Amino acid sequence: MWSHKLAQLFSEARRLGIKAAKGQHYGSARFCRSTGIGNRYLSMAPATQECSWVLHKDHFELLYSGTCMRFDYVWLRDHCRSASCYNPKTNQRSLDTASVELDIRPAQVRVDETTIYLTWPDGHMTRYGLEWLSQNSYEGQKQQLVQPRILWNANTYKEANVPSISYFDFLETNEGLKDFLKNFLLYGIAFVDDVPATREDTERAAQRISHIRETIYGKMWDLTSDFSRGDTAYTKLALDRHTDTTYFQEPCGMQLFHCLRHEGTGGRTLLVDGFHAAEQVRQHHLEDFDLLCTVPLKHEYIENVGASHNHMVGIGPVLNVYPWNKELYMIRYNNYDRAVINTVPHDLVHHWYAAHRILSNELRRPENELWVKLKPGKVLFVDNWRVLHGRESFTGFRQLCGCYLTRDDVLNIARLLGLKA
Ligand SMILES: C[N+](C)(C)CCCC[C@H](N)C(=O)O
Ligand SMILES: O=C(O)CCC(=O)C(=O)O
Ligand SMILES: [Fe+2]
Repeated sequence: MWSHKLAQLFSEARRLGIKAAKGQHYGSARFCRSTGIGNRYLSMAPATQECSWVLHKDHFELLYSGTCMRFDYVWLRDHCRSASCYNPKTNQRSLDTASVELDIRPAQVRVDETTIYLTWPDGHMTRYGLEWLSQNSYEGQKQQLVQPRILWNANTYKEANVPSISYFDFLETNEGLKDFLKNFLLYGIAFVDDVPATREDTERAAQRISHIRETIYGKMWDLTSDFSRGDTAYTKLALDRHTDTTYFQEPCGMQLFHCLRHEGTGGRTLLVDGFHAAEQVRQHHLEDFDLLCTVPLKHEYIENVGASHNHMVGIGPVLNVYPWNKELYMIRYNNYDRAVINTVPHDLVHHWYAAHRILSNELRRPENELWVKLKPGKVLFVDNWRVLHGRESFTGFRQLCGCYLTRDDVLNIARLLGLKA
């Protein structure tokens, strides 16, 4: 579509006898007034690294590296990186955006090989690297993933032979931590081996990543089948696949599981890639996918056991996608903790149940189920925004410990180590 439009503009320009004018000064206002359109390409060379631009009435159009990008004029003023507008020491804006005229337009535009120079009506000059602009344009971002991932089922995960990291490498080397985080970000699960089977060492493993998220379960939690807390997790019953803390406005981003002891049978852990299932729904049932992205749900945790009194409510759809590129970033799926649906009319509710069924069927495909028996020494890290966990019923004494981390804090260290997150 773009190339068609571009071809039209080129031929229109040729007809009007407009010549390539890279680097030439044009008063945009004068240019627009004289033509009455303000819609002329000022450089006509079609080579990809060439850059051409148009001052439209309400936006700036830039063709660079084969991509057509459109920028709002207030945006162009707002993102000025000059010393008076932006503090590079703190990476913070000093410009008062609310003081920018909403109908601002540059008085002058100049482009050289690498940079675009905009002079505003008050004389202030803004320069942008063309690379920076194309990196930060909406059009550029739309084509990019925020976080590249490898979606899996039981076989593809096993075939990938993702290595566990040893406790030593994980604690003592940055490469170890980085490799671990790389796998965690790609697959949504990762393992650390040779961790002493203590609560303290599990805590130390968590803190190697970031600080622990303290919740109603404390910092480190302990799990035995003593029903010390009002939740099915604290029994010997099987737990179907789910994500945790769906009843928080922001569900926890990472969860650690360390099985410190189990003398008995059963109790295997189930892991399912929620995004793999959701992508299947997107591919084959787009309307259902969209419904799961938009219908708001409540999850809740009501507890009155012993000294624990809690009533948590979290609101949000099952599937969460970024609005600009539709990339999935969070699944909230817990049929135990889903609260009364009372904010959705009956006909929509019925559609939602059908969509939920389609997703549940995908999540339940046996080939999507990765079963592992957690052993003392092996700590499992789960991306609770992506991978569902569950467990088989069990007999005997079984003791787990673990904790939650906030997703922001996990991504923070990943970025600091140079990973795309
Ligand atoms: C993990 N830990 C044992 C502390 C809590 C279990 C909470 C279980 C709750 N139904 C949920 O899914 O969030
Ligand atoms: O017992 C288990 O293996 C997991 C229980 C559970 O789902 C949880 O603690 O979040
Ligand atoms: Fe859970």
